[in-house]
Amino acid sequence: MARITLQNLAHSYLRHPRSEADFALKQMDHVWQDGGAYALLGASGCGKTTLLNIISGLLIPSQGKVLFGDRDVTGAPTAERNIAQVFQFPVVYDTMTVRDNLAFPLRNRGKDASYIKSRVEQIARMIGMESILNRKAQGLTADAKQKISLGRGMVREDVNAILFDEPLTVIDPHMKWELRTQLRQLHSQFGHTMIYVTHDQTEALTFAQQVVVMHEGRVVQMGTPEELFEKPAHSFVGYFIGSPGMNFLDAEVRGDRALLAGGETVELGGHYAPVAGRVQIGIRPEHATLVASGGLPFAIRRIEDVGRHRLVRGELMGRALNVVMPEGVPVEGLPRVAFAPHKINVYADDWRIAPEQEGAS
Ligand SMILES: Nc1ncnc2c1ncn2[C@@H]1O[C@H](COP(=O)(O)OP(=O)(O)OP(=O)(O)O)[C@@H](O)[C@H]1O
Repeated sequence: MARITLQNLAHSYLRHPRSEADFALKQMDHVWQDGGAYALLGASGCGKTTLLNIISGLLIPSQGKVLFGDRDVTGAPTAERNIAQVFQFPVVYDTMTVRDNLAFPLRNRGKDASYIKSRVEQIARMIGMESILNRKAQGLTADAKQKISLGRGMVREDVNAILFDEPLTVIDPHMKWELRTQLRQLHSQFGHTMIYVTHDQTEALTFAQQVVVMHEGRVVQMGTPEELFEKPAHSFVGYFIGSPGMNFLDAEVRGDRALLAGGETVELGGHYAPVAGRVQIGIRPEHATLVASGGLPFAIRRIEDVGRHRLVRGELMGRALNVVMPEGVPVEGLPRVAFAPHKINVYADDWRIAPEQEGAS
């Protein structure tokens, strides 16, 4: 296993890129710690697969280095990198049995028969296939075949990393949860470095210890699910994580107050140095509440019942704002909205600004 370092990395699919816009991956430095379980999350086209292919060696970056531990592997072919990969669609040998498919990577590396037998049986148990080990893969459902691909990706214990590229796309929805849980178990049992690419926030947040969020070819934040929720480093993280995402309001920040465009004042949880650029405050719908008095004027437009809470969509001085209210609390007729000051984040040109005393205890 190895720490994976991306040094001064950038990639353009064009031979002669002219501007930053020509780069699918903008210049970045990033470290994937040995044994970490990471999700690489972002919207379609943000560069996730490009980044994964650079790590696996399917693609040579146009700039920068890839290090496995201290070894520079930037130009090394995939076969030399000692990694396992699981793709979006199953890659199985139809004419082989499930057992032989799972054993393939181990036989290739000359492992002995008794080790192969016990390891294959262990993996088969984890993916729920021990009863069909001797069946040919041909004729199995896409779902079952993808489970074989997952199993084969995890069968080797000596890999530097396991890379998953949207591995659960073809899996039945109710199986997804189970397989993700099994992947997590495998991670805690064997400690492999795992990088799991997805555009689905639920998948990312339930799989990973650290979620790496990409936007337009950049890593905009790496953090725990809680950090992404509480302190999104970029407005994209605010929008993308959460359902619905964060509310943003244009503001002018003065010390521990934000002045909204309509002239209303919002109390902030910290004191801010003068902030330049396009300044906004970001408030999660979960950190806003409807009240009878105080706060700011709010007009309810629609109330949606979403299980354990209600989502109230409305307007604050002409701007759309979403509020999450607990089940059982009457909201109809509440004319104002209040925000929890310590939960408000401040952004300048989309990047989060920390209050002066943040981190000081
Ligand atoms: N082989 C290629 N040649 C030229 N451009 C490419 C190639 N592969 C990807 N791109 C472009 O690079 C950018 C990043 O694509 P990439 O596939 O890495 O994104 P992604 O986040 O994995 O998206 P998706 O989830 O849709 O697979 C996109 O603008 C895409 O059009």
